[in-house]
Amino acid sequence: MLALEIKNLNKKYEHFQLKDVSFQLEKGYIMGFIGANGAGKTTTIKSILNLIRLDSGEIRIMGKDLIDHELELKQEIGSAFGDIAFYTRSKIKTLTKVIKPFYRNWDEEAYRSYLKKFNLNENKRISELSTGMKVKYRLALALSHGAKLLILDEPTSGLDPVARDQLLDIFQELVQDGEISILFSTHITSDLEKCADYITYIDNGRIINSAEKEAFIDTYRLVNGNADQLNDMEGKLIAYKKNSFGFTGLIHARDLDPSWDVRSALPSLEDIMIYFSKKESAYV
Ligand SMILES: Nc1ncnc2c1ncn2[C@@H]1O[C@H](COP(=O)(O)OP(=O)(O)OP(=O)(O)O)[C@@H](O)[C@H]1O
Repeated sequence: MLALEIKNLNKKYEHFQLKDVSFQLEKGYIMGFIGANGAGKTTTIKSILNLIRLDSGEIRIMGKDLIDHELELKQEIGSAFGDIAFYTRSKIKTLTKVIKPFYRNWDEEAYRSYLKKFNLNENKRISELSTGMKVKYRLALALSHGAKLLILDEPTSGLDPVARDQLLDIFQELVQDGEISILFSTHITSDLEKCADYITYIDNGRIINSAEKEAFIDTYRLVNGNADQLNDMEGKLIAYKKNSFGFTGLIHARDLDPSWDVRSALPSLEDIMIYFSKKESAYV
């Protein structure tokens, strides 16, 4: 079953456009949503949460149309935006009291157990929480109202490596029984290496690739060659950097011609992001 299905989203701002954004997330898996600053990740995530009006497109969550079943689906979605300001002077317990009546499936017992699991003290004020604790508090809220799809905008940004690792472990634990699915945006490719099952890559409002992680990486090759070889293959490279030996570049695996006789290897996710950020718009 699909937890999330996004079809042909279009949204035009004055200087930016989401163009036919489509991808899908299978239930019980983690998808990393990556792209450079300003690529359209937050705009896509806001669309999934129905926080912005789309020009066109369709969003289905757990098989149901978001617009037709908005109230019902809001119970099933847990979200966390990196920088939404909470009522920072309130204590956790005060804020929870305000939030929980909005959710008919609120499970107090689950909430207590998540507070304990995440080491959150209810008497702490929001302003006293570290960035990682704030993310955990949002997760505790989402999980306590039975959210099955977690949509998280840069949940690991601002966390130190230990806190980040801990959060990624929590993500993996949450999807283990196949009921919960997670879509999270990030700039940090090591997050993806550690815990994403699928990767969706957005560039300038368009989805470049959305696939299972290994298949995603296998779409590309990192190649090294000399100046003559660069002449032969330049038109096919997504982007390249010149160096004292010749060049290193990124190419679609399907475009790699054996007669070029260049050295090639699987790229890292970081290589893929770096070369795409260098590419000319003509060839993707
Ligand atoms: N309400 C708005 N009105 C006009 N333009 C907007 C609006 N919201 C976002 N944009 C523009 O849309 C583009 C995409 O922004 P978005 O926040 O989706 O990118 P992002 O991939 O999340 O970037 P980042 O990694 O920096 O958070 C940006 O150029 C931004 O300026």
